[in-house]
Amino acid sequence: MPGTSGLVALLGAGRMGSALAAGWLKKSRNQIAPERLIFVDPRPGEAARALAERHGVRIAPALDTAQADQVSALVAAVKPSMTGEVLAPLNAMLKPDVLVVSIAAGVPLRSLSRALPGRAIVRAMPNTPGAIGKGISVSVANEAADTPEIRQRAEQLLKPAGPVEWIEDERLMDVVTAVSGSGPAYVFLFTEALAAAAEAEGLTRELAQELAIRTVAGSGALLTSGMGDPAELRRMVTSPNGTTQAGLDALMGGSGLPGLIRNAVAAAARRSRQMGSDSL
Ligand SMILES: NC(=O)C1=CN([C@@H]2O[C@H](COP(=O)(O)OP(=O)(O)OC[C@H]3O[C@@H](n4cnc5c(N)ncnc54)[C@H](O)[C@@H]3O)[C@@H](O)[C@H]2O)C=CC1
Ligand SMILES: O=C(O)[C@@H]1CCC=N1
Repeated sequence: MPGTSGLVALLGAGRMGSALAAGWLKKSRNQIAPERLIFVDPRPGEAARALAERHGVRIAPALDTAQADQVSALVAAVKPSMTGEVLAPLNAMLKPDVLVVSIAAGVPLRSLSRALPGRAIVRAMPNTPGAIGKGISVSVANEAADTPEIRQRAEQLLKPAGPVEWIEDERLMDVVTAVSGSGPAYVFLFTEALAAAAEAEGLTRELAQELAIRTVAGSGALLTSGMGDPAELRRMVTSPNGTTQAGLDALMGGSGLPGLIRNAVAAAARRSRQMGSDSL
C-alpha cells in the first residue's frame, strides 16, 4: 500500500519527491512509518537528506533485488525525460501487485505502461505546497489501476500533500500541470514583483518583502476560508473610486493580467504536451 505493509520507495528524492515525503513523515498526518520508506536516488537533494536524517529513513543510490522484493508502492519523481528509462529496469524486480505512481510532468500512462507492462500505474500531478499539506493533486489511473482499492492506495500516498482529485480523460493532465503544478511559481513571481514594486516606491527591502509575502499568504488563506469566491473577495477590497480600483485598472490595461495568465497557462500546457510526445 501504503496501508500497513511493504516498503514505499521514493524514486527520485529531489524537490517534489522530498515535498511528498515531508507529508508522509509528518506525525500529525500519521501516514507512513519511516522504516517503511526508502529514498532511492544517487544524488538525493538536501531536503531529502535532512528528512532522512531526522526520521531515520534509509537512502539507496538504486534499488537492489532484495529491497525491490519488499516494495509495495513506488513513487517515481525523477525528471520526465528519464522516467521511462529509470522505471523499465525495475520491471523484472518488482512484485506483480506493486502500485506505481508517477508524478512526472507530461509523461503519459502509455509511456509508463510501456516501461512497466501490465502494472497498476497512477499518473499524478501534485504541487510544492504539498510539502506543508497545502497542495492539491490530480490523478488518472491506467486500466490495471482502475479499481477503488488501488485508487485508495494511491490516495494514501498523495493525500498527506493535500486533496486528491481524479480525472478520467488523461489529456486534461496538461492543463492541470500548467495550472496547479506550475501555478505556485506564478504566485511566487507575482510576490517577487509586488515586493520589487514596493521597494521601488521607497520601502526598505525587508518591509517590502514582508508586506508582499504576508499579503499573498493572507489572501491565499482567505481564499480557502470559505469567506467568498475570488471575485467576491476582490470586490471586498475594492472601494468605489479608491486606490485598489486604480491599481486594478493598471493591471487590466492592454490584455492585462488575465491575458498574461491565459498565455502562461497555454504555454505551460503546450510544453507538457511536448514533453509527452518526446517520451513516446
Ligand atoms: N517541482 C515541482 O513543483 C513539481 C515537479 N513534478 C515532477 O516531479 C519530478 C521531479 O521534479 P523535481 O523534484 O522538481 O526535480 P529534481 O531534479 O529536484 O529531482 C529529481 C531527482 O531525481 C534524481 N535522480 C536522477 N537519476 C535518478 C535515478 N536513476 N534513480 C533515482 N533518482 C534519480 C536526482 O538526483 C534528483 O534528486 C519531475 O518529473 C517533475 O515533472 C511534478 C509536480 C510538481
Ligand atoms: O516545471 C515543471 O516541469 C514541473 C512540473 C510542474 C511543476 N514543475
